[in-house]
Amino acid sequence: MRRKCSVTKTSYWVNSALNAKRRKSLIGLTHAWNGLKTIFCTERNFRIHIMTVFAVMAAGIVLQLPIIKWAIIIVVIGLVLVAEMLNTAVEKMLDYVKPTVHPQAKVIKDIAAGAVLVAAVVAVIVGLLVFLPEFREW
Ligand SMILES: Nc1ncnc2c1ncn2[C@@H]1O[C@H](COP(=O)(O)OP(=O)(O)OP(=O)(O)O)[C@@H](O)[C@H]1O
Repeated sequence: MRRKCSVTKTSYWVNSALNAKRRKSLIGLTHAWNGLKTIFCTERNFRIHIMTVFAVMAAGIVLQLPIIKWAIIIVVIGLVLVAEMLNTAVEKMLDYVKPTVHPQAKVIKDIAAGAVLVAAVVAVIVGLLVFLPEFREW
């Protein structure tokens, strides 16, 4: 039986390619969401970061931060969360490829942990610069 089709062959292929792309990006989003759930459920440090994010957001709402300060705070929060996620990914990868103790594994893990420390120190400094003047005016 011949299907009645109003679209031309070209637009059919264009549409199916677009649908495949959409499906792929949706699946990619599912993987990313699974990654977020995994790190939240398994990494205590990440949960502490998330709790800190809520505390900072609450303070920002109470102090009615101006939009520019919100933008700065959001960028810094993103920096810390991304650093923590990459550090965890490095740790998990090393535990997978090199489960035994190795000096090079130590160096790699220590550097990744150092990246989180740098991001956290930057976040604290920026937090102080953003919030201290607000507290004084409060
Ligand atoms: N395979 C290894 N070989 C040598 N040293 C290691 C190895 N695995 C971990 N270490 C050392 O132990 C430290 C902690 O590593 P671990 O994988 O336990 O991370 P963690 O306790 O989850 O740390 P974080 O608080 O950064 O998430 C590393 O920074 C490193 O100094």
